[in-house]
Amino acid sequence: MGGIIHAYYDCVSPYSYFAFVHLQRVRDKLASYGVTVESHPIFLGGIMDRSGNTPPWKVPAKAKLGQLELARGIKYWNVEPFTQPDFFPILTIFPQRALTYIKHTYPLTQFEKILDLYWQWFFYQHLNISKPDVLRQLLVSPAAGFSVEQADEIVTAAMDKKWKDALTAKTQEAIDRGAYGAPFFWVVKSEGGKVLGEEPFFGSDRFHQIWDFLELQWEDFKLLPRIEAKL
Ligand SMILES: N[C@@H](CCC(=O)N[C@@H](CS)C(=O)NCC(=O)O)C(=O)O
Repeated sequence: MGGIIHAYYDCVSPYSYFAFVHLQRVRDKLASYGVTVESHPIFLGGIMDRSGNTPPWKVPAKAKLGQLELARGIKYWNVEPFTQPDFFPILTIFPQRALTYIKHTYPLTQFEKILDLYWQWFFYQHLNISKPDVLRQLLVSPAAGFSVEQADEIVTAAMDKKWKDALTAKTQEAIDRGAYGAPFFWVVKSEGGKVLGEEPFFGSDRFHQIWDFLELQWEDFKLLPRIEAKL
């Protein structure tokens, strides 16, 4: 049994980061089962609009419980000191278009490094990567490793209709597959190159169900034996 996990992410989404981190951590294990992971940049604002959903931070009850769930998520995924900046949320259409261009132009490892850096800059350093000058700084930072010329080319491409349309098409693909938020996954189960089934999943809290669907052995948490009181 094998398969592919298509992971749809937007850098404004903390839960997308949790999912990304987890899939990076278990990637080798997944590969040993013949399961690969492909990340796709999408525009969450477009998903919200076109699926008829409302951003959770605009629904008072979701915004309230959301703060608690976010804090729990940060602890559970062990990603401290991840925090939401005061200027959250940002309009991510520009960085997500740039990412779309990077994915199609540079090696996938470079694309994933930049995706990770988006979250590092936004949620750890509280830098507004929706601003082209900040994005340019990110691209030429030593961790990203692009030259000034490459950063210019990426920022120019992010304003180009071709990459705008490519991001729109990828966002629409996610909607057509059932997305109403992020992270969203389209999981394909296969054996010997034959597709046995495909299903959508929503959220960084659905991995146990993805593993079940892929018929993988999983161990998410263990209930430990009761600690007897020492007399
Ligand atoms: N329970 C999910 C929540 C994910 C979530 O709230 N995602 C936000 C974006 S960061 C979203 O798209 N929400 C849409 C919705 O909840 O309807 C998880 O743990 O990952």
